[in-house]
Amino acid sequence: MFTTKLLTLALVVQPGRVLLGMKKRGFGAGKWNGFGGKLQRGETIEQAAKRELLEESGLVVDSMEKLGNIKFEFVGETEILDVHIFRVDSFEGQPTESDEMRPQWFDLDKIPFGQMWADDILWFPMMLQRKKFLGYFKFQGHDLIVEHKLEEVKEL
Ligand SMILES: Nc1nc(NC2CC2)cc(N2CCOCC2)n1
Repeated sequence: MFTTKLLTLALVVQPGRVLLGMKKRGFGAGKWNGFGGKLQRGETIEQAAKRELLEESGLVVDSMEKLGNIKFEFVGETEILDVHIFRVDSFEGQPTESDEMRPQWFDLDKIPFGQMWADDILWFPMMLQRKKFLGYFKFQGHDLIVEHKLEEVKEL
């Protein structure tokens, strides 16, 4: 019996660079990632993605597109993480450190994949090319991918 946890992930992209945050505590602490987290009661996935970006980076979304959905399973655990991935191309504000995240811009040829979740290097290129994608990853612990599927789709 599996349960599913809905999560959001927003990547802020400008020409030649992407904004990542160093996660300071909790799940994924010590890794660079986009900005996101859980839905609150009564929130749509899009509303949650915008709220989490604002809370974690200080940025207000002007335009955002849904590009990906990846389900993550961990060997021996019964909770599936259902992560909805958005690309933000326009925003207001300046990236600001929060309790959760320390934001930093990275040139697209210097993305620190070695300090990110192991799946990122596989789907980031699709996100950067604005391709829509569906994925499934099975992790053993937090570092080893034992199985995965990743496909481009026309519609999410
Ligand atoms: N980039 C990325 N890769 C993930 N891989 C799975 C943990 C193995 C999860 C994740 N997030 C989950 C937590 O909420 C933010 C996004 N974000």
